[in-house]
Amino acid sequence: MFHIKTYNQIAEDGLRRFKPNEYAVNDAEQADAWVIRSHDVHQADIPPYLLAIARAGAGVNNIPLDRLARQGVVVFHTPGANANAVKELVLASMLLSVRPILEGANWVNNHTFADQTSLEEAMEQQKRRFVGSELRGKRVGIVGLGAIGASLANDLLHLGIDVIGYDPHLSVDGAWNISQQVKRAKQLSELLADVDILTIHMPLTDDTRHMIDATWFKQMKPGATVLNFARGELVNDADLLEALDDNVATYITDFPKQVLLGHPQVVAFPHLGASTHESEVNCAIQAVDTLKLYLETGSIRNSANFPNTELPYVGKRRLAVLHLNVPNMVGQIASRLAENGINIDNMVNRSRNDVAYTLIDIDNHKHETLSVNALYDIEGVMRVREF
Ligand SMILES: NC(=O)c1ccc[n+]([C@@H]2O[C@H](COP(=O)([O-])OP(=O)(O)OC[C@H]3O[C@@H](n4cnc5c(N)ncnc54)[C@H](O)[C@@H]3O)[C@@H](O)[C@H]2O)c1
Ligand SMILES: O=C(O)CC[C@@H](O)C(=O)O
Repeated sequence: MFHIKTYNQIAEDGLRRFKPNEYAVNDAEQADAWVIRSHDVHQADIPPYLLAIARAGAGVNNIPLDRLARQGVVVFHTPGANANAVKELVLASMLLSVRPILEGANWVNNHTFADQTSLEEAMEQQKRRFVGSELRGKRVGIVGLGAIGASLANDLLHLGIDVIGYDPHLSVDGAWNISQQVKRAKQLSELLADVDILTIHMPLTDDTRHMIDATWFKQMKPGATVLNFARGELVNDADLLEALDDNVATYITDFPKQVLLGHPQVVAFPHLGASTHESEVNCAIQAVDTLKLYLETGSIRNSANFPNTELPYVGKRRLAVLHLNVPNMVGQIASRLAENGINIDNMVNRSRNDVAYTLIDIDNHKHETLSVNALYDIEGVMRVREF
């Protein structure tokens, strides 16, 4: 029986995949794994028995990935599972940025009219205040062409928008997902100077924190709009406030900040990007499925801090070793097993930055000689699990 603890609202369609005879959800203090959304793990105590954390979402800046890796805690996330929801809210926000739709709706809803005739007369008289422009023909710059950025880029083309993208870390697989009509900026400056709307879709890391600052804003066109549905901490707020007094007309964000609230040129949503029924279900299902795969078979899929490592589970006795990425680890593990009379049937080893993972299937008939302690004696082994 595995014990699971959840933080934040996790969709039931996902949690239902934990079979009650195999998993107990939120019923014990000592959980083997957590399923979370935006819960801040940086401040949390990590108990030694915690095996994994599954983040039902894309961004993992709320989780200390490296520290957990060195403690042998595997972190999973759900790449792409909420991309469509975010893209649709970004599209809606782009429309809001060019047409004063909300202002018009507020005006008509917040007035009282004597009768239908006076309502219609007032409308005809006032509607000129709410004339906007069209997205078609505008130029949009997208920084970060991953799951959200790529899908957005392709859809914007269909709306007749000129799209230019910047992503210095774009993978080959990622590039295949993007229409050739999307122009590629080799330097950020090529994009900033030219766009009517800039939209940000890169992760928050130590390298990108506060990256969007005066050096960016100063290069932008007068009247430009900036959309941030990625993370609030990507932006230098003081520089943004100055830019809003200068050339940036509007800032639309999913990450409200106290210093920006109420600013007439700022529209803030309460982190609603992934808040659609479909996206919440997709994320919960993907998070639960990858967590179950790991807990039940040791295979790692969609991890944010360990290498993805899969070995089909054929029911043989299996060892899973989480260890540091240092020379001769596989050699030492193999020797210890041989010393204990254990024959390796199948094995896979993958590394990622400072850590590595070795999955070993062993011959069933030798399993009684297995001693996990023999592997824990190897320096650099963080955790050993047996299946
Ligand atoms: N508002 C929300 O509810 C919501 C929902 C999902 C994701 N997000 C945020 O959006 C981010 C992107 O999500 P995604 O699903 O597209 O992730 P993704 O990992 O698929 O894409 C991120 C892209 O950013 C690129 N990138 C990294 N550093 C960059 C840099 N310095 N400059 C330009 N590009 C860079 C990467 O190469 C990658 O292609 C997430 O990290 C998360 O913070 C927000
Ligand atoms: O869980 C959410 O509502 C938001 C998730 C989102 O920020 C993400 O990075 O995937």
